[in-house]
Formats: sequence, C-alpha cells, structure tokens
Amino acid sequence: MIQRLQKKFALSEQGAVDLIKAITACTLQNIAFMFPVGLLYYLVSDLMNGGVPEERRLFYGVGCLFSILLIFIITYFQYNATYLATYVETGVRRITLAEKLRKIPLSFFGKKDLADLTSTIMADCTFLETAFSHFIPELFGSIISTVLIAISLFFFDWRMALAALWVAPVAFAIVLLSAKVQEGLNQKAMDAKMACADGIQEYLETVQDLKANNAEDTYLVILDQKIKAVEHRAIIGEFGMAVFVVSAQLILKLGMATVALVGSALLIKGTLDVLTFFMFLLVVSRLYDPLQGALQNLAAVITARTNIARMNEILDHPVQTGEKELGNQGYDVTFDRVGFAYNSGETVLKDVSFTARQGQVTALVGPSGGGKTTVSRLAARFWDCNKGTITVGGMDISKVEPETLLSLYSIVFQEVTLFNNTIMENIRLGRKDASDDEVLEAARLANCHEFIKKLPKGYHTDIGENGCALSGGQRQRISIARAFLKNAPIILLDEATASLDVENETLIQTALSRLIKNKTVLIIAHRMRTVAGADQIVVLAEGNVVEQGDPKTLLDKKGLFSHMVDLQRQGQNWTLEKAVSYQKI
Ligand SMILES: Nc1ncnc2c1ncn2[C@@H]1O[C@H](COP(=O)(O)OP(=O)(O)OP(=O)(O)O)[C@@H](O)[C@H]1O
Repeated sequence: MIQRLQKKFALSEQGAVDLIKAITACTLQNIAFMFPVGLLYYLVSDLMNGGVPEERRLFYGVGCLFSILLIFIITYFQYNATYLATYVETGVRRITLAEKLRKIPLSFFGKKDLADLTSTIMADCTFLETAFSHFIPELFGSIISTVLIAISLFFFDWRMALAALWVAPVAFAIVLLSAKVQEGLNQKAMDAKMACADGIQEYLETVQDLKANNAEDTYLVILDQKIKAVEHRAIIGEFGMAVFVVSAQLILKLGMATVALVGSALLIKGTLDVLTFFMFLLVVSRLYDPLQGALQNLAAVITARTNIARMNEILDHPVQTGEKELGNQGYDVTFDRVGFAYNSGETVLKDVSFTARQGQVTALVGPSGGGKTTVSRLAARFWDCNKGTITVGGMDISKVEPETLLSLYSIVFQEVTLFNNTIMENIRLGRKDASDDEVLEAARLANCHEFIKKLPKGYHTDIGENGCALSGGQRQRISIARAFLKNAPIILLDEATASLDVENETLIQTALSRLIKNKTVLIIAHRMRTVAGADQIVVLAEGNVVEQGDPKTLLDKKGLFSHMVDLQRQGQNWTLEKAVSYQKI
C-alpha cells in the first residue's frame, strides 16, 4: 500500500505514511461534521414529541460542547496531518529530485532542457504541494466518509438513501470519463509552457547575439506568440475541466430534488415518517458539500497526474552505479575498441583504441566533429560507451561509481563555469575541505594571485553570475586553480580556442605546464603548435583513430596531422592587410 502510494504520487516513504494520515484526518473531519446533524435529529424528534424532557437537556448541552470540541480536535489533527506534512514532503521531494539528477548520466540531460528540469523541480513540486495539502486528502477523505455515511443511510431507509445517493456515482463517472480529454489538454498546456520557458531562457542567453544581428524584434515576435499560446492553452484547459466538473456538480444538485420528490411521495403513501424525511434533508445538504469539493479535487488530481508523470520520469531513470572502491594500478587511461552514439543514435565513435600514459601528455587532434570532446567525456564516464572498454590503471571505469571515479580527474573545460560567489569559494570548488592558505597557493600556481589581489575585496570579491565581472583569461586561470587544488592524477584539458591576449595566453600556458607535470594528461588540442611538445598524438576523424604516434613521426608521415599543421601555418600568415587586398581583387 505504502509502496503503491509512493509510486502513484511520487512520494517518499514518510510522505506516503503522511498521506494516509491526512486522508484519515479528512475522513474523520467529514464524519465529525455529521455529529451535530445526529444531535439535531434527536432534538427535533423530542420537540415533535412535545418538548425536550428535563433529564435530556444536559445531554444536548454536553452533546453540543462535545461536537465543538471533537470538530476542533479533528480539524487540528487534519491541519497538522495535511499542511505541515505536505511542506516537509515538498522539501524532501525537491532534495530527492536534486540528488537523483546528481546521479543521472549526462545522456539524460541531452533529452531534457534546463527550463524543463527547473520547472519540474520548482513548479511541479509547488503544484503537488497544493495537491497534497488539499486535493488528494480531501478527495479520498470525502469519498471514504461518504461511503461510510451512505452505508448508515441505507440502514435508516434504503429508498431515501438511493434517492439521495444515485447522483454520486453518476457525477464521479462524468469527471473520471473525462480524464483522457483533460490529460490531453493538460499535456498541451504543459508543452506550451515549456516552449515559452525555453524561449525566454534562450532569449536571455542570446540577447547579445540577437542585438548584434538586428534580430531582436523578430525573436520577440516569436516569443510573444509562445506567451499567447500559454494563455490560450491555459484557458482551453480550464474551460475543458470546468465543463465536466460543473456538469457533474449540477447532477449532484439533482440529488436534493430526488430526495424531496421521493420523500414527499413516500410521506403521502404513509411509508415514511416526517422525522426521517427531515433527517435525510439535513444529511444530504451536509453530504453534498464535500462531494462538490471532491469533484473539483478529482479533476485537480487528474491534472496532477501530468506533473507526477514528469517527476517519475526523473525518479525512475536509471543511475550510473558502481564500486565505491578504486582498484586501479597506476593511472594509464586506455580506450580499447570503444564505440559510442549519443541519444540521437548516430555513431560518433566507431572503433577507438589508444592509451594515454601516466606522466605523459596525449593530445587529441583532428577535424571538427571527429569525436575529440566525446572521447574526453567518455574518459571521465560522463557517458558510458556502447562498445569496448575504457580502463584507468587496468580498472574498468564502467564498474566504478562516477563520483568515486571523478576523484581521479581534474577537468579544465574550454567553457569555464563560475558561480555567483566569492573567488575564494569558486576556487575551493576544486576541494571543499581546502584551507584558505591552500586556495591561495593554488591561485599562485595558476597565475591568478596577481589579478585577484587587485580586486576590491581580493579573494572575497563576488564575481557575479557565471563570473561576469572577470575576463575570459581570468576565468580560465580560476578553473586551472581549481584543478591545482584538487591535485588529481589525471588531467582532462580542453584547450581554449577563444582568442586570448598574448599576456593571458602566456600566463595560462605557464600555469598549465605546472599543472600537468607528472600527470596523465589528455588534452584536446586546437592549435597545432600546442601539440609540438606532446608525447603522443591521437588523430581522430569521423569517429576513428586515423593516426597515432609522437609529433615527429606523424609529421614525417605526411598524413592528416601533417596536413592540419600546414593548414594552420597558412592561417597564421593571414593578416588584415591581406584580407583587404583580397577584397579589392
Ligand atoms: N550531446 C550531444 N548529443 C548528440 N550529438 C552530439 C553531442 N555532442 C556531440 N555530438 C556529435 O558528436 C560528434 C562528435 O562531436 P565532438 O564534440 O566529440 O567532436 P570534436 O572533435 O570535439 O569537435 P570540435 O573540434 O568541433 O569541438 C559530432 O557529430 C557532434 O554533432
């Protein structure tokens, strides 16, 4: 039962237990509200028999007080069980999702965009918060209490009970049968929202390029259409839900009429007493209130299914697992007949074999799209290869838990990610427990110390979102400082292609030379002069290793590598002057 609830509503174990408590509380609350009705029934009965006898007055007085107290206590219990537990569960749910995202392979993120995931963690969780504090406990609470009350009504008078209750299954059936239509409308509304969120995010990320290309107006027209589509879809969704819920609620109202009609007919026939008739009128007026709410709640629960499905897609996604113990002998990184395709299915690496040796620099070169970045991603198990094996010191990395494996790697990406925090904390990302002195030492080795000292608050300067207050070269050096701090035995390096000024380039190069000393280094090299000092060059083209060896051997071979070196040499001779004279031809 607990497990089914967990699965059905994307709940933690405690959340499922709390949901049962909340449903129980709502059921008790609905039953407690029937207590004064019972009391009224006996009071009217006494009044009709000539007045309330002296000895029963105390009973009614105590009964009244007891009803108030009972409703108060149960409402308090219901409040705690639904609201407080819900907020705790929402927190747990967000943390569970975040934890899960941490362990999910990167292939998952290729299928999902950032706006979609953010929306699941924030908007879907908030929607489910309302669902668990209101819709679901109230829905189940009113269904259970109605069934219990219905059973007791049948004991009183089955004919009147039928007249009162026939509407309930009909009304629920209308809403349930509309589930498919509603789910379809919800999905479309959700898709429109996602497209709009994507559009806004893309606009914010690309605003500079849009302005530079005079394309801002065109883009905003498209964005405007996306925003209007959200509005349009939301109205259709609400309307679709309202049609079914209001029809069902109208059917429910018919119950009052049938109770009055059947009751009157039975009274005239003399087979029903006035008091029972009166009691049924009282009960149904009270009974239909929670049922009206239940119909609305049922529609909302149907809506929530779309959000729950999105959440379950994350929670059910397989994670990369493996041993938490490292069993490597040394740090040679070996690719043995590795094949790989991204989600798109197109084979990116066909049959890649090479070894990046400990203490050596192995440079990956080759034409754009040849698979260099993919090789470096597989080396760190960001993705798992589809064919062949990748080992570190003889240890198959697909059998090692990703976080444990990454303790062996320092990665310096071309695109540096910095956080909206101080420089000190941005560098400390390399090793959480590093002392301030260790951070300073890493910054010195990465040639960062000089520029950091000149900032207004030195290491305690906030660098803004993604380090917007720093230059490209400074950002690169901070990421190198992180790598120094981590001091991992394997370095994956994506050489910066962004044009850096000569000073920055030299500073970065000297920092890198210090960093890679005595490590296993796998570098994606874009400039051929960088690889001149490499111990080994692996040339990748169309997902295959087409050449492999030291720089001199490959140059002498006059193959693809030598051709690329020639091309870059020619490129270096390009000057503005030449470009201008070319234009004049
Ligand atoms: N996340 C991804 N999803 C799907 N396909 C991808 C992904 N990343 C890369 N590819 C595809 O894989 C192929 C190899 O790309 P990769 O980035 O490894 O090449 P590369 O040699 O590093 O190129 P470049 O020098 O231009 O950076 C390309 O066809 C690319 O389109």
